[in-house]
Amino acid sequence: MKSAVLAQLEFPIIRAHQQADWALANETVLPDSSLIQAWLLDPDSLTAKLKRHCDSFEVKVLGQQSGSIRPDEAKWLGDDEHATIREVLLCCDGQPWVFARSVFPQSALDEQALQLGQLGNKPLGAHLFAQSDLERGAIEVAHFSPQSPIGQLNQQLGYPAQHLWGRRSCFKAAGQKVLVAEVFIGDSVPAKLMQLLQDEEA
Ligand SMILES: C=C(O[C@@H]1C=C(C(=O)O)C=C[C@H]1O)C(=O)O
Repeated sequence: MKSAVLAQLEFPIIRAHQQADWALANETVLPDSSLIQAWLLDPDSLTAKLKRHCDSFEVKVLGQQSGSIRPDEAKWLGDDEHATIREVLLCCDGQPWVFARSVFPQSALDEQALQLGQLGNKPLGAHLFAQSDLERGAIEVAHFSPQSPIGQLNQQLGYPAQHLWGRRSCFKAAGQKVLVAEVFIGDSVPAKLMQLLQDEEA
């Protein structure tokens, strides 16, 4: 991905006033594609899966700073209007595959066991899944149109306009909460997911 494209992206991609239709996976209509359903509901680390799939895995940090979060995010974190917002692109062999937005309160940022202030371009998942007391909460899913901020990001990255699906869950570890949302992006999401599946089965 060209650095000029990255420089044009405005952090945060998701603004506090922009709603998304997050709903618990077991209480809403899921996409027809069994491939997309499988990744949406997979409780394992997405970083670990992507790392197995490609020769070079990279986290491109779009930004990590304190800011206002959305009410539907605050409800997971104890209604703290302000939190740290981290938005990244997960890239496989130079191509962005996932847009991720994580939000966590000051107490999580201060928690020494999690080292969230020292993440830099190291994957958040590596820190979370290393916690022996890690719990992953119920998975929510949401649908993003080509006109949505994430749909527009997908096109800014040079991919065609398409509808995208994302998942979100609240991780608990070291007595703290981290809400992580991930959206698969790219030219053809099902094709990418099929590649991941075939690599996993290889
Ligand atoms: C939670 C995970 O961490 C991944 C890495 C992220 C980051 O570095 O900001 C964000 C979301 C995840 O895709 C995971 O690997 O499952």
